[in-house]
Amino acid sequence: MVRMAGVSLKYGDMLALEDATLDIADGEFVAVVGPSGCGKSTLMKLVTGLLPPTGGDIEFDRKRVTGPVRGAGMAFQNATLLPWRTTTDNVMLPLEIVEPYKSQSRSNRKALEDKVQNLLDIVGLGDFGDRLPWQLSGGMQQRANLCRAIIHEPKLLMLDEPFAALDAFTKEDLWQVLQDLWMHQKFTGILVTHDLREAVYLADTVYVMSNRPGRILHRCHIPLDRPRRPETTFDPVYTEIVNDLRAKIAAVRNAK
Ligand SMILES: Nc1ncnc2c1ncn2[C@@H]1O[C@H](COP(=O)(O)OP(=O)(O)OP(=O)(O)O)[C@@H](O)[C@H]1O
Repeated sequence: MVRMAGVSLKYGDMLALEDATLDIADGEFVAVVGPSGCGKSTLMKLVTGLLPPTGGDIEFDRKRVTGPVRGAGMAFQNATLLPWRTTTDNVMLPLEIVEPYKSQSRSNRKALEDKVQNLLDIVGLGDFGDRLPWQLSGGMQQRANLCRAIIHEPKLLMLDEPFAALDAFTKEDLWQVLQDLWMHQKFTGILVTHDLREAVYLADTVYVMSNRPGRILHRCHIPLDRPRRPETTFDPVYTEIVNDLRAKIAAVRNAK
């Protein structure tokens, strides 16, 4: 679904990303971890075509990326829900903009509302569709934000530290929510995170990046069964992988 071959990116004279090569299969969920400023967000912008690479090639869904790609959903640290719209209407937004839903949004509003309600039910917001964002907790806002990012069934979901602002308990609830959504829709996922426990819990594959200029140093397959559950975090395989990644990142941070 995503292929990067020898991709580099310079901001002016500064090399931010160097020779990044990766292959992400359809329906695979990957996490990208690395020290601050190593180019994780830059990598996301390259995959979605928001930035052109300085060198190398990028393909999404077997087509060369030459500009902003269609078919990608995005979620960031701040939920950025529109404050004047209810939960249902916030989640509905992409359906009013993206085809083929856009043309149905007037004539077949009821079917689209049912689609939104179905997703809200999955994330536990079934009874909160008529609330405004300020009436929701931070965790509930991020649930709605995830629904909005995937309601139009994008092939690719890009997540840039979506849970970084949440407390530890809420965050782990949201891991579950995200996994449920992924198992329901089977989109390809790319998650940028600083949280190694989160990366190992959610991903099929974790990529470790170097200090700037960012290079991909390690590719780590996560052999834990799905669905993963809170007790997975006590599985010795899980803790061993988290500790191994922690050691790798420490080595990267100490390297010149
Ligand atoms: N538009 C830009 N112009 C110039 N330099 C930039 C720009 N965007 C990012 N950079 C620099 O490129 C490097 C990589 O930035 P990027 O945001 O991709 O890193 P990151 O790994 O996502 O960082 P963090 O983990 O702190 O969020 C950083 O040194 C950053 O300062």
